[in-house]
Amino acid sequence: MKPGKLAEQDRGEALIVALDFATPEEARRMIATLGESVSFYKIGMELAYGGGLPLARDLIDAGKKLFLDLKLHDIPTTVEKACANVARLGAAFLTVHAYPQTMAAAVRGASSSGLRILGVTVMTSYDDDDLTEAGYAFGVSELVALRARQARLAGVDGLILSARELEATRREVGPDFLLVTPGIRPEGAPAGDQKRTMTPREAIGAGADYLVVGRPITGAADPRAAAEAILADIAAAQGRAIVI
Ligand SMILES: O=C(O)c1cc(=O)[nH]c(=O)n1[C@@H]1O[C@H](COP(=O)(O)O)[C@@H](O)[C@H]1O
Repeated sequence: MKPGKLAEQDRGEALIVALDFATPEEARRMIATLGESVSFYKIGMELAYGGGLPLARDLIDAGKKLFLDLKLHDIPTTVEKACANVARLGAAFLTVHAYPQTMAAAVRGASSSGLRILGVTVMTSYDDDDLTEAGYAFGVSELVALRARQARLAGVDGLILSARELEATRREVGPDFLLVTPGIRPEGAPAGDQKRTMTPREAIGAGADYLVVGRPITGAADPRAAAEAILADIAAAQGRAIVI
């Protein structure tokens, strides 16, 4: 794990906005709408496969932090080399699936760079029944706990998990591991395909370092107001005054 989590983790950056758009043009319009309110963005597979990777460089050059959510999972050599290439882009975070071989290879690929590797534990769209259907012998909480132990052994920097597993996972991984939670839904927001959700306030209260939020912001009638409301909730949960 790379040192210095607390120094890097400027609390104003606890909100990561997911740029889940089909084209870079749509993503750029959203970034312009959100303006100074948002400093950390995620590019996932939809935008990356839609020609959005060059936007990663532009965001970094504009002083924003970038999370590349590519959820890598392949043989170790391929994962290691892919991570080394992503590290050269200057992204802050990269996701890989939290399988032991995959995480260990990603750590090797990102070594001697500032890229932090996050292991994806169990997708937030899954519940226990979905895991049974997929052939797992564990429920969500057991599988997240297993993957958290394996993530520590592999030396990754943090985990993607739902906010519901935060408290148990924090006990397992300690204070310096990055815990990043998607499946965030402000009070009254539709869950959509997310099954393990929590509000921003609850997630920060349960110990999340970062919240990943997409549709509740990008699908809102006023995305900037939606982002600012979530930032205010984060600040309230952290017990500090909001500075936007
Ligand atoms: O790795 C992720 O970011 C991720 C993991 C997970 O378990 N669940 C999950 O929703 N995500 C991502 O987080 C974002 C959530 O978006 P919304 O549901 O629109 O807020 C999407 O970009 C997902 O790809």
